[in-house]
Amino acid sequence: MIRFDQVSKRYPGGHEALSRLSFELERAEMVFLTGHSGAGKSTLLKLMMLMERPSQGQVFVSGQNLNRLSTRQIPQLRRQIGVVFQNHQLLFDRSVYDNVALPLLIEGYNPTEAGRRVRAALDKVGLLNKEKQNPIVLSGGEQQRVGIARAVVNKPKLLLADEPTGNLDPALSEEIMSLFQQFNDVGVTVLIASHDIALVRRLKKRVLGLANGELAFDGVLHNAANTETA
Ligand SMILES: Nc1ncnc2c1ncn2[C@@H]1O[C@H](COP(=O)(O)OP(=O)(O)OP(=O)(O)O)[C@@H](O)[C@H]1O
Repeated sequence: MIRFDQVSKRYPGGHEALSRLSFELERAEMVFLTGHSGAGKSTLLKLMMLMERPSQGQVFVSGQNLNRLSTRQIPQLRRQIGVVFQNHQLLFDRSVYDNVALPLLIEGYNPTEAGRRVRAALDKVGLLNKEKQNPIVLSGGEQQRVGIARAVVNKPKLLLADEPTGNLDPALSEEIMSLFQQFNDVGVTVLIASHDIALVRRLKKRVLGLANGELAFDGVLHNAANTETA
């Protein structure tokens, strides 16, 4: 589903954010991306969406070499990818319904089909009864669930999340992770960047650990004394 082949990213100014990074994610895997602040997690996610391009190496998404995609073809790539951010990036002058419908309106869906999909997405995240509300009146956990509904409303094959539980308490973080697990259970490939090592450890999934732009770990974290590589 995803392949990084010797990928390096140097930002203008000379700083190398990623160095010769290679890994593969299988279709329908759920994987965590960890690493210190500045390790390169966001950069890695941005390369998959072509928000940035590699300085060297190749990134493949669904067999497509992203180096071969022109700017004109970027929307077609992004249709396959749902993205969840830490700060939700919700519009606070629109209802919950309108926020979730936004990607479909951009795609040109007719209102009936859009309505059906928006309600299905809100139902999946348990917020069907909040569709008319403004997101500003919702709790942090609910706002994050609106962000997830918006990310999955056009049924992406790949779900990327950048610190999706960064502002949430442990119980809400577990809830959000179990939502990601539900999408993964129906075949969506999920990659989640997270600082929350305790949470990641509990979930016993594959972890890609970045350190200074390099892949320092690829395996399952069990506990501090027993770390098993895949
Ligand atoms: N647009 C940019 N221009 C220049 N340098 C950048 C840019 N974006 C990121 N960097 C640098 O690249 C490195 C990796 O940044 P990145 O945001 O990918 O790390 P991160 O692991 O996501 O960090 P955090 O956990 O703090 O969000 C950092 O040193 C950062 O300062």
